[in-house]
Amino acid sequence: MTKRLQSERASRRASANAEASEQADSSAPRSADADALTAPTCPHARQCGACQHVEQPYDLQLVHKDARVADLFSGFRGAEVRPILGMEHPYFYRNKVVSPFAPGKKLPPAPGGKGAQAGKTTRGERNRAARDRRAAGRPRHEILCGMYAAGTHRIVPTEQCVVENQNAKRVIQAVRSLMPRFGMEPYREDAGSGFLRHAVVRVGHTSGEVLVTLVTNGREFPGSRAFCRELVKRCPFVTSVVQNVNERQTNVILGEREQTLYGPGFILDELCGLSFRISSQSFYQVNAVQTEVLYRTAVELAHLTGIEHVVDAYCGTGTIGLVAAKHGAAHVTGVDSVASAVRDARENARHNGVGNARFVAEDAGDFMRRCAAEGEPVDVVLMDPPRAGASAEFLDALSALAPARVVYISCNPETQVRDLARLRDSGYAVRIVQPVDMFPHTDHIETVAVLSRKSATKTFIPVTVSPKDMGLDEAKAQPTYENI
Ligand SMILES: C[S@@+](CC[C@H](N)C(=O)[O-])C[C@H]1O[C@@H](n2cnc3c(N)ncnc32)[C@H](O)[C@@H]1O
Repeated sequence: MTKRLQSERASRRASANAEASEQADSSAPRSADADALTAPTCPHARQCGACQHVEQPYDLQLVHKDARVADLFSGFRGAEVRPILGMEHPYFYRNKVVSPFAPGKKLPPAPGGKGAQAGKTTRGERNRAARDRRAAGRPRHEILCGMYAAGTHRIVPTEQCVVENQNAKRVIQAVRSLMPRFGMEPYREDAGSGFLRHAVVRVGHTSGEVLVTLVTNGREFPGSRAFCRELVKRCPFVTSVVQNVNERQTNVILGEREQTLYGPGFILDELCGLSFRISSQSFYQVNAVQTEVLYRTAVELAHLTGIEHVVDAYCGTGTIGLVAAKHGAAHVTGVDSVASAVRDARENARHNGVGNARFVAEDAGDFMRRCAAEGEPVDVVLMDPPRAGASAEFLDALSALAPARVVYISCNPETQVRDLARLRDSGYAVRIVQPVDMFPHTDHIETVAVLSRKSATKTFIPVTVSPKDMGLDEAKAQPTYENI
């Protein structure tokens, strides 16, 4: 991109961002985190692999993201690639914090176990004594938590982080400091031994509710109640604790079995004037401020007029679809393959009083194929697939369904460009690309692309042509096809 183009885009971005943050800010009270007006510096920038550009001024990060998007989408002739919508305060925005636990340096052995001493009669005392016995004589290690160094599974203990929600960070530190007292060994990845693998903390941006998911290597969790009590004492903002059991030797963080240890097992949060229920397994965007910008942009670009049947494909907990159902869709059908996310989506529709949305638990490709086979009329498809993008089956069924507009939201523009090319080959044109900065300081870019059918937008430009222009000065002469 030339310098002139860069500065032109920067000034367009500034006015678009001011408009977007005005809209986002008016609906959500600003948290203390967001009020950190000065740019904090990250003490772990060189070791931690999470934020590749944290040492670069934020404005410059946006210029680079603009250039990358312009380059990636340059193959779609006629598409309007808009400047990225950035954040006003791009710090402490991550409302989901995940930390692994692992043993660090060896420590001197603990004092000998006291055993089940006479007089220990309450359940709590017996549990404590059992924990002491388990810990006695075992080599002790420092417990590490934090982020992985780039491209490795080596933990960088990140005591401070400039992108993570600070309450979530406090929870991670509190869990670590409670572990020895409750005999909870950190997980050893190489041996598949130890107990606590990860803690996943989710914070409701507007509600402030906090869900802590403890991922354990095994179901037995003696003293779990006392652990929760102690955790809540240290972090009173924690509203729910869930134990997730994952005994497989895998990089996948969550296992399938779960039990709620404290509170309702989910949190509520508000987005675009709707309230959403978030459980440990359901997908929920990590940057709530920018999620509002993203959803508003997607729904605006869908141009809903009150008569459209909208499909929200890869709907998660139904967030985008429910915003569309509230803002102009006649009816919304959401589809996601994760049954618990669909349960949450139905519950979200119910408690928000949205009656014009239904949700289906099914593979999105299968669902689209079925709709195409049954001749279901669909006017607009909103789609937000995972990083890998959509399957060829999904895209082909989408083309067969032939909605007038497709709004494709993606957290991986590379796979999005691949999928858009397939849709272009089957009769769609990319009209607008709007990037949104959901992940400041990192390489990641979120993009919303709007497509419509090529044939649907044949435009007729009125042109006045006089006989003189056609070289037919003699008005009497009848123009022939050749003349014209
Ligand atoms: C990027 S998330 C989007 C969720 C939602 N639109 C949101 O903004 O919260 C992708 C979603 O795709 C779902 N998913 C992944 N593969 C799928 C498939 N083959 N069929 C249907 N849903 C799928 C995941 O469960 C996840 O909820």
